[in-house]
Amino acid sequence: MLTVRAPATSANLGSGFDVFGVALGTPADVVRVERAPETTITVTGTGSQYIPEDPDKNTVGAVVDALDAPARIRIDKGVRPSSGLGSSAASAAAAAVALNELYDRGFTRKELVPIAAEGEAIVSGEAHADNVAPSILGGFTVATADGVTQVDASIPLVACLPEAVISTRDARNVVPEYAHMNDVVDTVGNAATLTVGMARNDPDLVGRGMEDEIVTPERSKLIDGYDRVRDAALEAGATGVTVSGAGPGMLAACYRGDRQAIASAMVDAFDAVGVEARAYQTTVGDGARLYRE
Ligand SMILES: Nc1ncnc2c1ncn2[C@@H]1O[C@H](COP(=O)(O)OP(=O)(O)O)[C@@H](O)[C@H]1O
Ligand SMILES: N[C@@H](CCOP(=O)(O)O)C(=O)O
Repeated sequence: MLTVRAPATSANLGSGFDVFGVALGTPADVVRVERAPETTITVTGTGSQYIPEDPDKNTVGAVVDALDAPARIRIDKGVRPSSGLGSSAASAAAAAVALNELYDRGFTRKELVPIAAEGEAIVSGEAHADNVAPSILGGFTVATADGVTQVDASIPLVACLPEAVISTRDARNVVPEYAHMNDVVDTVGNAATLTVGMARNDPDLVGRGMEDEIVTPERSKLIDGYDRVRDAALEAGATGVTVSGAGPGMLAACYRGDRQAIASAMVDAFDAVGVEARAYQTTVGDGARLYRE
């Protein structure tokens, strides 16, 4: 039996829609695989009651098909589904790493990214790789049609998750089809600033680079209390705040010593609009980790 722990991730980071992603130190999914003549999937853990065990509907099933690797698969969810924290991707990433090893398929970690992304197509309609890339590789990732570029980074983060659900598929429907050139120019500038910030481990540059005038303004309307929570996080010292993935999670970049205050401020601000929330005080972290039992 093989076990893989694959981390939650936060995609987009504002200015990098469908391109940027970071691995979070916590939470994570744990997936156990054993060879079997036919694939079976069982799901336990947070939000497991909302996750299909049918291999045709679970992100992990698409990975089994892509690797031609039937298995008895047990998924222990640490990442709540429909969170904006890459829940569907964490299971797919873990399964890709585990099944590649179980069947000795010989793919490199980078080659596993498009394979795991097949799972995302099942749930969101598109095989976007911006969550599976950091979940497999760790650090900060830039996923484009040409492949993935990865840098290790250790930016402190707060990921705040309200008791609300937004499906990635629905949130993709509010993404504008066109953008004004001046918004595109600003966003390209912010994306470049953020990338330099990750390479230099500079929370100020990362936070500044999280600004985006194209996708986030539309997505944020789907999150009750978004402006209030964002303002509270900035007031408490966050260097930047944006929607995590498709939401409803929100992500703040910051200095290590400010995490506790930012986490409390975000949870309190959600509470003030009648929404229960929890916050993960974390850091850009490692990718999927394999254990043999
Ligand atoms: N292994 C899985 N883990 C989590 N969600 C899954 C999985 N397989 C299928 N799903 C479905 O994917 C949807 C959640 O994915 P998505 O909307 O992308 O949110 P998230 O941001 O949490 O990944 C839910 O409808 C869930 O039932
Ligand atoms: N780029 C995708 C990322 C979705 O992330 P998730 O964590 O909400 O699944 C998008 O923004 O649609």
